[in-house]
Amino acid sequence: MRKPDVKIVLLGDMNVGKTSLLHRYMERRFQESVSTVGGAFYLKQWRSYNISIWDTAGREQFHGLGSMYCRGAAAIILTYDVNHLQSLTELEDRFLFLTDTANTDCLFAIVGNKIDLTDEVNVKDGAKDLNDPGKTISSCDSARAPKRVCLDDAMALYKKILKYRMLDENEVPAAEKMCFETSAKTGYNVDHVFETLFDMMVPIILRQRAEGPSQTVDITNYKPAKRTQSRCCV
Ligand SMILES: Nc1nc2c(ncn2[C@@H]2O[C@H](COP(=O)(O)OP(=O)(O)OP(=O)(O)O)[C@@H](O)[C@H]2O)c(=O)[nH]1
Ligand SMILES: [Mg+2]
Repeated sequence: MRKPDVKIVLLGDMNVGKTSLLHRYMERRFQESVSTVGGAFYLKQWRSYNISIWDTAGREQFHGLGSMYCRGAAAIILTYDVNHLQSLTELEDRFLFLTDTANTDCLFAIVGNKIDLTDEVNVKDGAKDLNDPGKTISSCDSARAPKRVCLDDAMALYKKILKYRMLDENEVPAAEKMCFETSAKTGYNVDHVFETLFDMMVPIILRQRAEGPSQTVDITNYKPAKRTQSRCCV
């Protein structure tokens, strides 16, 4: 087995659905998951590339491991629950600094999961406000959807990330391309998130291959050298 060409890491608060998203993508199904302990990794063969995808634990007690998992990451998926604004704010407050160990050209995607739980009966984008028929309700400004996190908030976070990482907005993918809403339950948009990132990582992989083998030791092909007889120094 070849070693992974690049690494993607999922970060975010507990219960936002990181494991479920990864499961949906890799296993093509949704199943009840248990809260992750430490972290887990999957290997995805995509075209001729090997991509490792790391699932991390959102629970506070495992927080310290986050920066270790992000080391050398080519892309990070910051995940929140669209029904809990706090899970988006946590990304900035608690998770962003963990990405300091990622590659300098690391790509960032922001994913709002559990979109299937938003109340589409009461609140529909584009519906008319009954109190003011001239006004169109958006799911973000309606008082009837107090918890629904607006995609604009995710895009604002994306811009803060670029500032934090001192990246030029003109040299990285635009916020509109990197902020997604998904449902691990229905599968909505899940493939699109992963495959958009994979596509964007191809130039990184090709550049790395052109630069030659990395300094990382590939233990899958490691054969211990024959031991030479040690001499006593007396
Ligand atoms: N309705 C709905 N439920 C979801 C979705 N994604 C995850 N869940 C549920 O949310 C709960 C938490 O999902 P996990 O995937 O374990 O969350 P996590 O982010 O991996 O949590 P930690 O491992 O603790 O960090 C589980 O009960 C899932 O079944 C979704 O898209 N829609
Ligand atoms: Mg998990």
